[in-house]
Amino acid sequence: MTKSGTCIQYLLKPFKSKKDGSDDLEKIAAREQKQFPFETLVSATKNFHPNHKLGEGGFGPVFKGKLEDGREIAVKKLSQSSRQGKKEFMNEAKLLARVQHRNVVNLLGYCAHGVEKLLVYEYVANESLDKLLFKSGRPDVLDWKRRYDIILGISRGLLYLHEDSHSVIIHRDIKAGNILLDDKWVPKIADFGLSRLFPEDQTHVNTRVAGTNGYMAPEYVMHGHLSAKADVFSFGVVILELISGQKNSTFDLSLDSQNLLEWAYKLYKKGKSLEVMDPKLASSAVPDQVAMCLQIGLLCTQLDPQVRPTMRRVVVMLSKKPGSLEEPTRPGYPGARRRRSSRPAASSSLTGTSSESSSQAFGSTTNNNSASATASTSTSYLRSPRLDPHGKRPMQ
Ligand SMILES: Nc1ncnc2c1ncn2[C@@H]1O[C@H](COP(=O)(O)OP(=O)(O)OP(=O)(O)O)[C@@H](O)[C@H]1O
Repeated sequence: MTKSGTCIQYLLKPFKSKKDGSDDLEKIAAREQKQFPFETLVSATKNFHPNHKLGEGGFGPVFKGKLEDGREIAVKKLSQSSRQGKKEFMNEAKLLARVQHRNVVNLLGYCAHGVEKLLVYEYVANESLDKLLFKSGRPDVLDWKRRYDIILGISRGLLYLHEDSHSVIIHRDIKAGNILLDDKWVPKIADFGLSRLFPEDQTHVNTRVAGTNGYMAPEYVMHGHLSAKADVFSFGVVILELISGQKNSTFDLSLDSQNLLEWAYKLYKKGKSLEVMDPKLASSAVPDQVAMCLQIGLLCTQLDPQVRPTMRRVVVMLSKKPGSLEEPTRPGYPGARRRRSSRPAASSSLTGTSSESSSQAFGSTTNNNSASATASTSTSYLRSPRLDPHGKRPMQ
């Protein structure tokens, strides 16, 4: 229903059903504030019945539900390890519920009931991108046009989070698993802002940071330096995964490179960009577009955050016809070394990295040594101030 339609219904409804209208006015106020009564969610999910469980992520189980008005919802029951108070939770959730974009999973509302804290999202019908790309028995579903539209959609959603919503929102966990696809294959970014709901829960945050191996920007892994450019890096990894059909964290080492980024960069430098392409795309690919997206993916995953494009620039690059783009410098990956000549002077003040420390610290986060990755990431994450390029308070 349109916003104006909803408003008219709100205005008319109290006078229809109640003598003094007080009950309905309370309900209206609650809906405006996006608070859901617990009983509504109990009945929508048939008392959180196991048959309604969609899955369980790092923040708790997710249930499918149906509201009385017919809307399908996904209810995330937040893990009770969060020690955030009820009032803070409500304030944060209220802010997050104002984030509305076609390419972001809409948070319809929230509910705090005793120790339970729940988030109510729009239900997104198709699977998450990682299931379709890496696990599905339906490989043909994602032809090139769909993959290109997914890249474009995610870039618009991220631009909105970074620049156009009411606060700067750094997602911090962009990965194929956090991209949901609706019934028309429109991509929607899930799980934005969740770490704000777990501010004191250090163990939980650490687990999640370690869990996103393969997508994290090197300056974030090593020093906890979080900026919008860390999201740009993760987005670049998703682009390369969409083009190649390969998952960065389980990269096929027989390809003579230690990860997807290095492999793609090497082929790009040899002028063989199209060899990166997923063979399943052979019949649907538009070669110039594939090459352009590969170059954008490499620009986004550059080691130096300063030279990575902003999401605004990415959206502009993607919306243009394939043409000349900047030359990407080396990507940031375990063991990557920055050449002094390719590094603008300003970058060192932002990241504080040197090529040696980069190589060492990031190298410890490969899959076979995730324990040390957890330790180094978690302490730096907790220590580091989170800077905001726009002077607004970042939401993660
Ligand atoms: N709005 C939604 N609509 C439909 N399905 C959803 C929605 N939100 C989550 N899901 C599904 O619920 C399951 C759990 O999701 P959740 O985001 O909590 O964890 P995850 O993505 O599996 O893991 P992680 O917490 O590490 O990101 C996933 O299968 C996801 O696809």
